[in-house]
Amino acid sequence: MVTYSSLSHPIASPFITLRKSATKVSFLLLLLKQPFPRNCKFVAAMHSNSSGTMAVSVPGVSPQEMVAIAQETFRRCTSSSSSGSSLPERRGKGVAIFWFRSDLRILDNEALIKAWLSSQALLPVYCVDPRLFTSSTHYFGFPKTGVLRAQFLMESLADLKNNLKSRGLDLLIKQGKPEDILPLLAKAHGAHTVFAQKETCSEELNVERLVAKNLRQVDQPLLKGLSTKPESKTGTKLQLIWGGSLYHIDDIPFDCKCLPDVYTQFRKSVESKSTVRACLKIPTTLGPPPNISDWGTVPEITELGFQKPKVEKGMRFVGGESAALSRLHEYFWKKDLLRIYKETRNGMLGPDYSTKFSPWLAAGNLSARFIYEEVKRYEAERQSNNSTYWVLFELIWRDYFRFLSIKEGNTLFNPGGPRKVEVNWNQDSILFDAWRDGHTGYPLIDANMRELSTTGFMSNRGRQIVCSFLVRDMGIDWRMGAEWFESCLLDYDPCSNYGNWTYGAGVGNDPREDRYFSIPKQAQNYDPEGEFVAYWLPELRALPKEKRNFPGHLYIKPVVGLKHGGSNKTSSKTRTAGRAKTWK
Ligand SMILES: Cc1cc2nc3c(=O)[nH]c(=O)nc-3n(C[C@H](O)[C@H](O)[C@H](O)COP(=O)(O)OP(=O)(O)OC[C@H]3O[C@@H](n4cnc5c(N)ncnc54)[C@H](O)[C@@H]3O)c2cc1C
Repeated sequence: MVTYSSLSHPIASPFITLRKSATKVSFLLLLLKQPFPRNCKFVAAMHSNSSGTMAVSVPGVSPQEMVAIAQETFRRCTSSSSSGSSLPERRGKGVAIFWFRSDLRILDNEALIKAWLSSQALLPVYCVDPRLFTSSTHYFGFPKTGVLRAQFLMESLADLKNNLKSRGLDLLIKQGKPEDILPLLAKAHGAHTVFAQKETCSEELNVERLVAKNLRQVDQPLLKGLSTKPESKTGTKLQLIWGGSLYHIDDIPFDCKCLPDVYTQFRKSVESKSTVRACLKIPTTLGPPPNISDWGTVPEITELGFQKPKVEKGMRFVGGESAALSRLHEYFWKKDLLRIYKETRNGMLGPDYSTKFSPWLAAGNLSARFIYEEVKRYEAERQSNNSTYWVLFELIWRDYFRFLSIKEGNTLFNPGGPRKVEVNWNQDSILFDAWRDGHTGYPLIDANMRELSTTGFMSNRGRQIVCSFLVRDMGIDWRMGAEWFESCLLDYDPCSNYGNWTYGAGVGNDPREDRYFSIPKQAQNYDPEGEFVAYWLPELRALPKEKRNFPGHLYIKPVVGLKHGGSNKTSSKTRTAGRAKTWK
């Protein structure tokens, strides 16, 4: 039976803090001494399924605990609290609209705070854009948003609505395109400005352009008298504000157009020349809201054209800021896993080998600067080591891809990538389908791909391996892989996804590395006992551990041979980008 190593104790009070030296064993003993809180139920953090494997929820805490953790964090981060730097006084006039995009949180949301400060009444709105849910990916026609990400988003909205309500506001939910909805709302409420977070990739930029254009045409008689500038008497402004990255775009020592092509150069420069800004505090109240008779409800997933999904295996991520803050609390403070992140981060199985922050970061449920502050707090209260630094190192990768998307523009989505490499990519649908469905005959590839379609998540190690296999061993067009990821990933964001894919396919901006991942080597290093593959491919469970990754005729026949280091030496049919060498 495969069990994930650490069980989130369902009856634990969320605020039990481990002492510095506490081990897992003493932690469990500590928990057992706790009286059962009356209102806490046993939570199905781990469910047995018919094949005897375990599914683990992330975070493994109850909804009540999640809310309690979020409320406690909000309390600490409220402007008037003694620990927090306070916000300027609210001196704004009239109504402002806040258009939520991929920043679905209230904590450290700069654009939200600016909208609040600039108004007497704030109208927060989310547009359920049909283009996200009914259209397809650009070239290869996969669903633009897979069901699991759609569900994660709806959960995020429900949580946001609750959190706004607890601060004297609400979230207006409208179905339709932002460029249609926002001007109507601006007109109806006489809003002087629509505030939103700035995005960087072409689809989002296009929506921004349309919104700005349509807002300019709003006839705003209600605005007269609010401003001394004659030009603002008609039309509503769109004000886009940078957010979401660890380092603010104004603080990095480069113009994005001149960003270094090599990550290390970027990282060293920002680390030595830039500082991370402090998180913005939340005001005690965000109200009053404008007069709204119907705030709308979060659509059911079935209303968006999906069937209700069921994650029966692997990790089930819960969308929303409360879940995000609970996961951080769990990973850093309750389970004390930050201490060993660098040693475990290349794992593939279970909830604990890495932070799993990415789905919440992508939806904007979690602020990178808040993670930074929590790392610093952990370093001050517990310990500072390579692991605590390495989480920040990885967040700088995220920043890098975000800034890079400004430099590279649409070349990020072109077959030759930013370097305009000329490759005659293969688009063989039989090979691609075998990869997508997890039927390649290589357990390590198949297990990772099945995890992706079942849960919407795959480890970073897994992503690098399946990317290398698709591109270098199969010779398939990397964009097919990138679009499949775009469809399935809970944490999909265009900058990180296409940045990593172009990088892995050898068409990215950094030409120095040729990233061939040898499957036998990866299996030996990262799944030596075949636990990961046996978890996702139950038919391998009966095999001796050392055979699970190398089952020979006991498993599907490999659909292609490996270019390097495999037992089957047939080379792949097509040329891939760059010279291949075995990597890591
Ligand atoms: C082919 C490919 C596609 C990818 N697509 C995405 C994507 O669409 N969205 C996404 O968020 N990440 C993407 N990644 C990066 C990375 O795999 C995930 O961020 C990571 O696996 C998420 O797990 P975690 O939160 O536990 O990460 P941790 O190891 O705990 O890292 C902490 C955080 O650092 C950031 N991070 C870590 N590695 C990277 C990286 N290589 N690039 C950018 N940010 C990073 C993430 O925000 C992550 O949450 C991709 C990687 C590859 C190789």
